[in-house]
Amino acid sequence: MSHYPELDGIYYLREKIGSGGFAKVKLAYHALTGEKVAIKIMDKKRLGDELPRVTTEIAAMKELCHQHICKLFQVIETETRFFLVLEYCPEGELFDYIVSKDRLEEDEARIFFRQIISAVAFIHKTGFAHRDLKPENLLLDDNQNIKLIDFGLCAKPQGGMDCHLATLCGSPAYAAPELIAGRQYLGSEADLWSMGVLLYALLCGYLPFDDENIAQLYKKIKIGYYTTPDWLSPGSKLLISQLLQVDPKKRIPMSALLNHPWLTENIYSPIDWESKYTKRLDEDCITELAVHFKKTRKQIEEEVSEWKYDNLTATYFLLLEKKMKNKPVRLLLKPQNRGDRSRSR
Ligand SMILES: Cn1cc(Br)cc1C(=O)Nc1[nH]nc2c1CN(C(=O)N[C@H](CN1CCCC1)c1ccccc1)C21CC1
Repeated sequence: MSHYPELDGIYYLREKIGSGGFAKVKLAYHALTGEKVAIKIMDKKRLGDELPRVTTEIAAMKELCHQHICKLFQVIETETRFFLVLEYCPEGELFDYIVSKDRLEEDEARIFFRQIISAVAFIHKTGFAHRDLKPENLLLDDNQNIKLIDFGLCAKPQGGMDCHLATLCGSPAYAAPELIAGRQYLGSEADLWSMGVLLYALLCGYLPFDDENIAQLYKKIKIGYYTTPDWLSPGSKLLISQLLQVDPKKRIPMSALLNHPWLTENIYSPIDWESKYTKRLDEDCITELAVHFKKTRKQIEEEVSEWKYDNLTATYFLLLEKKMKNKPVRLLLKPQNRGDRSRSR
Protein backbone atom coordinates (compact mmCIF):
# COMPACT_ATOMS: atom_id res chain seq x y z
CA MET A 1 0.00 0.00 0.00
CA SER A 2 1.73 3.20 -1.08
CA HIS A 3 2.13 5.97 1.48
CA TYR A 4 1.11 9.57 0.84
CA PRO A 5 2.81 12.01 3.26
CA GLU A 6 0.40 14.78 2.19
CA LEU A 7 -2.43 12.92 3.97
CA ASP A 8 -0.54 12.11 7.20
CA GLY A 9 -2.50 12.99 10.32
CA ILE A 10 -5.38 14.38 8.22
CA TYR A 11 -6.77 11.19 6.66
CA TYR A 12 -6.19 7.55 7.56
CA LEU A 13 -6.17 5.59 4.28
CA ARG A 14 -7.87 2.19 4.10
CA GLU A 15 -8.52 -0.26 1.25
CA LYS A 16 -8.94 0.58 -2.43
CA ILE A 17 -12.63 0.67 -3.42
CA GLY A 18 -12.31 1.47 -7.09
CA SER A 19 -9.77 1.77 -9.85
CA GLY A 20 -10.23 3.28 -13.26
CA GLY A 21 -7.88 4.29 -16.05
CA PHE A 22 -5.70 6.94 -14.52
CA ALA A 23 -7.17 7.12 -11.04
CA LYS A 24 -7.90 4.99 -8.01
CA VAL A 25 -10.32 5.51 -5.14
CA LYS A 26 -9.53 4.57 -1.56
CA LEU A 27 -11.68 4.51 1.55
CA ALA A 28 -10.27 6.80 4.26
CA TYR A 29 -11.16 8.25 7.65
CA HIS A 30 -11.00 11.97 8.35
CA ALA A 31 -8.87 12.19 11.52
CA LEU A 32 -10.62 15.18 13.11
CA THR A 33 -14.23 14.01 12.67
CA GLY A 34 -13.78 10.24 12.32
CA GLU A 35 -16.03 10.41 9.23
CA LYS A 36 -15.47 8.05 6.27
CA VAL A 37 -14.52 9.62 2.94
CA ALA A 38 -13.53 8.34 -0.50
CA ILE A 39 -10.26 9.76 -1.80
CA LYS A 40 -9.79 9.75 -5.58
CA ILE A 41 -6.03 9.71 -6.26
CA MET A 42 -4.84 10.73 -9.72
CA ASP A 43 -1.29 10.60 -10.99
CA LYS A 44 -0.54 13.65 -13.18
CA LYS A 45 1.96 11.82 -15.38
CA ARG A 46 -0.50 9.02 -16.14
CA LEU A 47 -3.26 11.58 -16.74
CA GLY A 48 -1.25 13.09 -19.60
CA ASP A 49 -3.53 15.08 -21.89
CA GLU A 50 -6.52 14.01 -19.78
CA LEU A 51 -5.35 16.53 -17.18
CA PRO A 52 -7.99 19.14 -18.18
CA ARG A 53 -10.70 16.61 -17.17
CA VAL A 54 -9.54 16.88 -13.57
CA THR A 55 -9.66 20.67 -13.49
CA THR A 56 -13.11 20.42 -15.14
CA GLU A 57 -14.26 17.93 -12.51
CA ILE A 58 -12.94 20.03 -9.62
CA ALA A 59 -14.47 23.28 -10.91
CA ALA A 60 -17.82 21.58 -11.53
CA MET A 61 -18.00 19.77 -8.18
CA LYS A 62 -17.23 22.97 -6.26
CA GLU A 63 -20.38 24.50 -7.76
CA LEU A 64 -22.57 21.40 -7.58
CA CYS A 65 -23.59 21.07 -3.90
CA HIS A 66 -26.74 18.92 -3.99
CA GLN A 67 -28.22 16.06 -1.97
CA HIS A 68 -28.01 13.69 -4.98
CA ILE A 69 -24.54 14.69 -6.16
CA CYS A 70 -21.47 13.16 -4.52
CA LYS A 71 -19.98 15.94 -2.39
CA LEU A 72 -16.43 17.26 -2.85
CA PHE A 73 -14.87 18.08 0.54
CA GLN A 74 -11.23 18.87 -0.21
CA VAL A 75 -8.69 19.12 -3.04
CA ILE A 76 -5.00 18.40 -2.37
CA GLU A 77 -2.63 19.01 -5.27
CA THR A 78 1.06 18.07 -5.25
CA GLU A 79 3.45 18.34 -8.17
CA THR A 80 2.80 14.69 -9.07
CA ARG A 81 -0.75 14.00 -7.89
CA PHE A 82 -4.31 15.22 -7.30
CA PHE A 83 -6.26 13.99 -4.26
CA LEU A 84 -10.02 14.63 -4.42
CA VAL A 85 -11.65 13.98 -1.05
CA LEU A 86 -15.23 12.99 -1.82
CA GLU A 87 -18.35 11.70 -0.09
CA TYR A 88 -18.21 7.95 0.69
CA CYS A 89 -21.14 5.91 -0.63
CA PRO A 90 -21.15 2.59 1.25
CA GLU A 91 -23.65 0.79 -0.99
CA GLY A 92 -21.57 1.09 -4.15
CA GLU A 93 -22.84 1.43 -7.72
CA LEU A 94 -26.48 1.42 -8.82
CA PHE A 95 -25.22 -0.79 -11.67
CA ASP A 96 -24.37 -3.60 -9.22
CA TYR A 97 -27.69 -3.12 -7.42
CA ILE A 98 -29.69 -3.55 -10.66
CA VAL A 99 -27.63 -6.62 -11.62
CA SER A 100 -28.17 -8.14 -8.14
CA LYS A 101 -31.95 -7.77 -8.51
CA ASP A 102 -32.03 -8.61 -12.23
CA ARG A 103 -34.34 -5.60 -12.77
CA LEU A 104 -36.24 -3.19 -10.53
CA GLU A 105 -39.97 -3.04 -9.80
CA GLU A 106 -41.64 0.09 -11.19
CA ASP A 107 -42.05 1.85 -7.83
CA GLU A 108 -38.42 1.26 -6.86
CA ALA A 109 -37.21 2.44 -10.29
CA ARG A 110 -39.47 5.50 -9.89
CA ILE A 111 -37.83 6.51 -6.58
CA PHE A 112 -34.32 6.19 -8.03
CA PHE A 113 -35.25 7.93 -11.28
CA ARG A 114 -36.82 10.86 -9.40
CA GLN A 115 -33.56 11.35 -7.52
CA ILE A 116 -31.54 11.12 -10.75
CA ILE A 117 -33.80 13.76 -12.37
CA SER A 118 -33.41 15.95 -9.27
CA ALA A 119 -29.59 15.84 -9.66
CA VAL A 120 -29.58 16.34 -13.45
CA ALA A 121 -32.16 19.16 -13.32
CA PHE A 122 -29.97 20.91 -10.73
CA ILE A 123 -26.87 20.42 -12.91
CA HIS A 124 -28.68 21.88 -15.95
CA LYS A 125 -30.08 24.81 -13.93
CA THR A 126 -26.52 25.52 -12.77
CA GLY A 127 -25.43 25.69 -16.42
CA PHE A 128 -23.69 22.31 -16.69
CA ALA A 129 -24.33 19.08 -18.57
CA HIS A 130 -22.99 15.78 -17.17
CA ARG A 131 -22.52 13.97 -20.53
CA ASP A 132 -21.66 10.60 -19.03
CA LEU A 133 -24.85 9.46 -17.29
CA LYS A 134 -24.85 5.68 -16.73
CA PRO A 135 -25.52 3.32 -13.76
CA GLU A 136 -21.78 3.04 -13.01
CA ASN A 137 -21.77 6.78 -12.27
CA LEU A 138 -24.66 6.54 -9.83
CA LEU A 139 -23.73 5.44 -6.31
CA LEU A 140 -25.93 4.59 -3.33
CA ASP A 141 -25.38 6.06 0.14
CA ASP A 142 -26.27 4.38 3.44
CA ASN A 143 -29.95 5.30 2.98
CA GLN A 144 -30.04 3.91 -0.58
CA ASN A 145 -30.10 7.48 -1.91
CA ILE A 146 -28.59 8.25 -5.32
CA LYS A 147 -25.27 10.15 -5.51
CA LEU A 148 -24.07 11.18 -8.98
CA ILE A 149 -20.29 11.01 -9.60
CA ASP A 150 -17.62 11.41 -12.33
CA PHE A 151 -17.89 14.99 -13.62
CA GLY A 152 -14.71 14.67 -15.65
CA LEU A 153 -16.66 14.89 -18.91
CA CYS A 154 -19.19 17.49 -17.83
CA ALA A 155 -19.38 20.71 -19.76
CA LYS A 156 -20.28 24.25 -18.93
CA PRO A 157 -20.41 25.78 -22.42
CA GLN A 158 -19.06 29.34 -22.33
CA GLY A 159 -22.12 30.57 -24.19
CA GLY A 160 -24.49 29.12 -21.59
CA MET A 161 -26.79 26.12 -21.88
CA ASP A 162 -27.98 26.80 -25.42
CA CYS A 163 -24.45 26.86 -26.78
CA HIS A 164 -23.67 23.75 -28.84
CA LEU A 165 -20.97 21.26 -27.90
CA ALA A 166 -18.99 19.19 -30.36
CA THR A 167 -16.75 16.75 -28.49
CA LEU A 168 -17.83 13.14 -28.74
CA CYS A 169 -17.60 11.71 -25.23
CA GLY A 170 -19.27 9.43 -22.70
CA SER A 171 -20.09 5.75 -23.04
CA PRO A 172 -21.42 4.58 -26.45
CA ALA A 173 -24.46 2.63 -25.20
CA TYR A 174 -25.76 5.75 -23.44
CA ALA A 175 -24.71 8.27 -26.11
CA ALA A 176 -27.40 10.29 -27.94
CA PRO A 177 -27.79 9.93 -31.75
CA GLU A 178 -26.74 13.55 -32.41
CA LEU A 179 -23.59 12.97 -30.37
CA ILE A 180 -22.76 9.84 -32.34
CA ALA A 181 -23.53 11.56 -35.65
CA GLY A 182 -20.76 14.00 -34.68
CA ARG A 183 -23.20 16.87 -35.11
CA GLN A 184 -23.24 19.86 -32.78
CA TYR A 185 -25.43 19.05 -29.80
CA LEU A 186 -26.81 20.52 -26.59
CA GLY A 187 -25.32 18.80 -23.54
CA SER A 188 -28.63 19.04 -21.69
CA GLU A 189 -30.52 17.32 -24.54
CA ALA A 190 -27.88 14.56 -24.75
CA ASP A 191 -28.26 14.03 -20.97
CA LEU A 192 -32.02 13.53 -21.46
CA TRP A 193 -31.37 10.74 -24.01
CA SER A 194 -28.92 9.06 -21.59
CA MET A 195 -31.61 9.23 -18.91
CA GLY A 196 -33.94 7.39 -21.28
CA VAL A 197 -31.34 4.64 -21.65
CA LEU A 198 -30.92 4.65 -17.85
CA LEU A 199 -34.66 4.33 -17.19
CA TYR A 200 -34.85 1.45 -19.67
CA ALA A 201 -31.92 -0.27 -17.90
CA LEU A 202 -33.54 0.22 -14.47
CA LEU A 203 -36.87 -1.29 -15.60
CA CYS A 204 -35.61 -4.03 -17.93
CA GLY A 205 -32.20 -4.97 -16.50
CA TYR A 206 -30.55 -4.73 -19.91
CA LEU A 207 -29.78 -2.01 -22.49
CA PRO A 208 -32.15 -0.75 -25.24
CA PHE A 209 -29.30 -0.45 -27.73
CA ASP A 210 -26.67 -3.13 -27.53
CA ASP A 211 -24.29 -4.78 -29.95
CA GLU A 212 -20.77 -6.07 -29.51
CA ASN A 213 -19.96 -4.46 -32.85
CA ILE A 214 -19.61 -0.73 -32.20
CA ALA A 215 -20.65 0.22 -35.78
CA GLN A 216 -23.83 -1.87 -35.44
CA LEU A 217 -24.48 -0.27 -32.06
CA TYR A 218 -24.16 3.23 -33.55
CA LYS A 219 -26.54 2.30 -36.37
CA LYS A 220 -29.21 1.16 -33.89
CA ILE A 221 -28.82 4.36 -31.85
CA LYS A 222 -28.94 6.67 -34.86
CA ILE A 223 -32.30 5.24 -36.00
CA GLY A 224 -33.40 4.93 -32.38
CA TYR A 225 -34.81 1.45 -32.90
CA TYR A 226 -35.39 -0.53 -29.71
CA THR A 227 -37.97 -3.02 -28.46
CA THR A 228 -39.68 -3.11 -25.07
CA PRO A 229 -40.76 -6.28 -23.25
CA ASP A 230 -44.56 -6.70 -23.13
CA TRP A 231 -44.56 -6.85 -19.32
CA LEU A 232 -43.49 -3.19 -19.25
CA SER A 233 -46.43 -0.93 -18.20
CA PRO A 234 -47.86 1.47 -20.82
CA GLY A 235 -46.81 4.43 -18.62
CA SER A 236 -43.20 3.22 -18.52
CA LYS A 237 -43.15 2.60 -22.27
CA LEU A 238 -44.53 6.10 -22.91
CA LEU A 239 -41.94 7.90 -20.73
CA ILE A 240 -39.09 5.87 -22.27
CA SER A 241 -40.33 6.77 -25.76
CA GLN A 242 -40.54 10.48 -24.81
CA LEU A 243 -36.85 10.39 -23.76
CA LEU A 244 -35.53 8.14 -26.55
CA GLN A 245 -36.51 10.53 -29.33
CA VAL A 246 -33.82 10.64 -32.05
CA ASP A 247 -34.67 14.29 -32.82
CA PRO A 248 -33.41 16.18 -29.74
CA LYS A 249 -36.06 18.84 -30.28
CA LYS A 250 -38.78 16.20 -29.88
CA ARG A 251 -37.29 14.88 -26.62
CA ILE A 252 -39.39 15.67 -23.53
CA PRO A 253 -37.87 18.75 -21.84
CA MET A 254 -36.68 18.67 -18.21
CA SER A 255 -39.50 21.01 -17.18
CA ALA A 256 -42.11 18.46 -18.32
CA LEU A 257 -40.25 15.64 -16.56
CA LEU A 258 -40.49 17.33 -13.15
CA ASN A 259 -44.25 16.68 -12.94
CA HIS A 260 -44.60 13.80 -15.43
CA PRO A 261 -47.58 11.49 -14.62
CA TRP A 262 -45.39 8.35 -14.48
CA LEU A 263 -42.97 10.07 -12.09
CA THR A 264 -45.71 11.42 -9.81
CA GLU A 265 -47.77 8.18 -9.79
CA ASN A 266 -48.51 7.17 -6.14
CA ILE A 267 -46.26 10.07 -5.06
CA TYR A 268 -48.37 13.07 -6.12
CA SER A 269 -45.58 15.61 -5.62
CA PRO A 270 -43.48 17.17 -8.37
CA ILE A 271 -39.77 16.41 -8.29
CA ASP A 272 -37.86 18.84 -6.05
CA TRP A 273 -34.61 19.66 -7.85
CA GLU A 274 -33.47 22.48 -5.51
CA SER A 275 -30.36 21.85 -3.42
CA LYS A 276 -30.89 21.23 0.30
CA TYR A 277 -27.46 22.81 0.90
CA THR A 278 -27.68 26.51 1.76
CA LYS A 279 -24.77 28.95 1.49
CA ARG A 280 -25.66 30.06 5.05
CA LEU A 281 -23.08 28.73 7.53
CA ASP A 282 -24.28 26.32 10.23
CA GLU A 283 -24.01 27.82 13.75
CA ASP A 284 -23.17 24.58 15.56
CA CYS A 285 -20.35 23.72 13.13
CA ILE A 286 -18.86 27.21 13.34
CA THR A 287 -18.99 27.08 17.15
CA GLU A 288 -17.24 23.69 17.30
CA LEU A 289 -14.55 24.90 14.87
CA ALA A 290 -14.00 28.12 16.87
CA VAL A 291 -13.66 26.18 20.13
CA HIS A 292 -11.33 23.60 18.59
CA PHE A 293 -9.05 26.05 16.78
CA LYS A 294 -9.27 28.62 19.62
CA LYS A 295 -10.45 31.37 17.28
CA THR A 296 -13.44 33.69 17.37
CA ARG A 297 -16.61 32.63 15.51
CA LYS A 298 -16.19 35.64 13.26
CA GLN A 299 -12.66 34.56 12.28
CA ILE A 300 -13.89 31.03 11.55
CA GLU A 301 -16.88 32.32 9.55
CA GLU A 302 -14.58 34.50 7.42
CA GLU A 303 -12.12 31.64 6.81
CA VAL A 304 -14.81 29.04 6.01
CA SER A 305 -16.53 31.50 3.65
CA GLU A 306 -13.44 31.52 1.45
CA TRP A 307 -14.33 27.89 0.49
CA LYS A 308 -10.69 27.03 -0.23
CA TYR A 309 -11.51 23.28 -0.24
CA ASP A 310 -8.63 22.83 2.20
CA ASN A 311 -8.60 21.09 5.62
CA LEU A 312 -10.98 23.69 7.06
CA THR A 313 -13.55 23.31 4.24
CA ALA A 314 -13.42 19.52 4.64
CA THR A 315 -13.76 19.71 8.44
CA TYR A 316 -16.71 22.12 8.16
CA PHE A 317 -18.52 19.94 5.59
CA LEU A 318 -17.83 16.72 7.55
CA LEU A 319 -19.14 18.29 10.76
CA LEU A 320 -22.26 19.23 8.75
CA GLU A 321 -22.50 15.61 7.55
CA LYS A 322 -22.37 14.47 11.20
CA LYS A 323 -25.15 16.93 12.08
CA MET A 324 -27.31 15.72 9.16
CA LYS A 325 -26.84 12.16 10.47
CA ASN A 326 -27.82 13.30 14.02
CA LYS A 327 -24.33 12.55 15.28
CA PRO A 328 -22.74 14.92 17.84
CA VAL A 329 -21.28 17.99 16.13
CA ARG A 330 -17.91 17.38 17.76
CA LEU A 331 -14.30 17.26 16.63
CA LEU A 332 -12.15 14.51 18.10
CA LEU A 333 -9.67 16.02 20.55
CA LYS A 334 -6.66 14.07 19.40
CA PRO A 335 -7.10 12.78 15.83
CA GLN A 336 -7.92 9.07 16.04
CA ASN A 337 -8.96 6.40 13.56
CA ARG A 338 -11.97 4.08 13.73
CA GLY A 339 -10.33 1.51 15.97
CA ASP A 340 -9.80 3.84 18.90
CA ARG A 341 -13.06 4.11 20.88
CA SER A 342 -11.74 6.50 23.59
CA ARG A 343 -14.37 9.16 24.39
CA SER A 344 -13.54 12.57 23.00
CA ARG A 345 -14.47 15.34 25.53
C1 LIG B 1 -17.86 0.14 -5.37
N1 LIG B 1 -18.15 0.36 -3.97
C2 LIG B 1 -18.57 -0.64 -3.17
C3 LIG B 1 -18.75 -0.11 -1.97
BR1 LIG B 1 -19.31 -1.12 -0.53
C4 LIG B 1 -18.47 1.24 -1.99
C5 LIG B 1 -18.10 1.50 -3.26
C6 LIG B 1 -17.67 2.81 -3.78
O1 LIG B 1 -17.10 2.85 -4.80
N2 LIG B 1 -17.97 3.92 -3.04
C7 LIG B 1 -17.63 5.23 -3.37
N3 LIG B 1 -17.92 6.25 -2.52
N4 LIG B 1 -17.48 7.42 -3.06
C8 LIG B 1 -16.93 7.13 -4.26
C9 LIG B 1 -17.01 5.79 -4.48
C10 LIG B 1 -16.43 5.48 -5.80
N5 LIG B 1 -16.09 6.80 -6.37
C11 LIG B 1 -15.72 6.99 -7.68
O2 LIG B 1 -15.39 8.09 -8.09
N6 LIG B 1 -15.75 5.88 -8.47
C12 LIG B 1 -15.45 6.01 -9.92
C13 LIG B 1 -16.23 4.95 -10.65
N7 LIG B 1 -16.29 5.27 -12.10
C14 LIG B 1 -17.50 4.69 -12.68
C15 LIG B 1 -17.16 4.40 -14.10
C16 LIG B 1 -15.66 4.38 -14.19
C17 LIG B 1 -15.12 4.68 -12.80
C18 LIG B 1 -13.97 5.89 -10.16
C19 LIG B 1 -13.35 6.86 -10.92
C20 LIG B 1 -11.99 6.74 -11.17
C21 LIG B 1 -11.26 5.66 -10.66
C22 LIG B 1 -11.92 4.70 -9.88
C23 LIG B 1 -13.28 4.79 -9.63
C24 LIG B 1 -16.29 7.84 -5.36
C25 LIG B 1 -15.36 8.91 -5.14
C26 LIG B 1 -16.67 9.20 -5.65
